[in-house]
Amino acid sequence: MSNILDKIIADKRREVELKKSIVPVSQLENAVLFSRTTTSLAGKLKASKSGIIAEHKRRSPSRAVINQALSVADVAAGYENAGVCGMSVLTDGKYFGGSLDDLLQARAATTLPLLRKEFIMDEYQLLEARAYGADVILLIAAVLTKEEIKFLSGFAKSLGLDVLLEVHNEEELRKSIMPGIDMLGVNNRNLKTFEVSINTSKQLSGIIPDEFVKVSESGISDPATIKDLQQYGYEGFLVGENFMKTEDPGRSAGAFITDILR
Ligand SMILES: O=P(O)(O)OC[C@@H](O)[C@@H](O)c1c[nH]c2ccccc12
Repeated sequence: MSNILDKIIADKRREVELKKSIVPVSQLENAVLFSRTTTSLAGKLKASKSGIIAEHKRRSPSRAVINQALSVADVAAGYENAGVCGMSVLTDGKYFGGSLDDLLQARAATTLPLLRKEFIMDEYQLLEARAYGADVILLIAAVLTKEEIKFLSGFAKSLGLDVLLEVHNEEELRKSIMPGIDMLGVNNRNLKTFEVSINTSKQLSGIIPDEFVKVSESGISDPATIKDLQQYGYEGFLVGENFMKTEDPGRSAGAFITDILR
């Protein structure tokens, strides 16, 4: 067990098994939100000139306190007001201080497409995502086999969910190129070392086929970086800490977007 990602995944497997024994699939499928009409984040990104996906994140393994003071509902309303394309909600509790209840509260406060930001390895988590109001799910190539990516993305599509597949190197990218993936996210933060480099997005951009919406994730704190990455074909930008570390994330996102569009 050498790195944080391995640790998170090991914990997550136990967590999912426990939840399966407590909340049956039928209960998820009967949730009011389970059959709501979802909104495509990929579609929103393609139609936008700024492409911001703004994240709700209280803390992370690389930063013990980002923001513990705000209500998810207020953050969601603020992001919507700012003109972002979608919102990402961390639902992992142990490492990020999030929950499925956060997703539910965000759902109640906004019509934005919502990304369930989670370490997904089991179809049960996709049913949860649907039941708690998500429109999009994240799959992390570093922790999944090609077969798992194929199965989980297919299952997500059958539920009407968009799929954002996250990679951070060429090997992960090559194994992840398949139909059923809507967006390819390049994580600038190496989840094993926490090092951030925008160059990761630039380097991988050339080998992402055109049919996927390109998303750059993590470590983005300057509107100039967005304009730079747009030259490399990126249409989506996942921004967390830069907004969440401020008192009013919605206002920060609004000013950021105004700057991009200037
Ligand atoms: O706060 P940042 O550096 O703007 O990053 C946001 C987002 O990209 C990051 O939280 C993230 C990207 N991929 C993940 C996978 C799991 C948990 C978190 C993440």
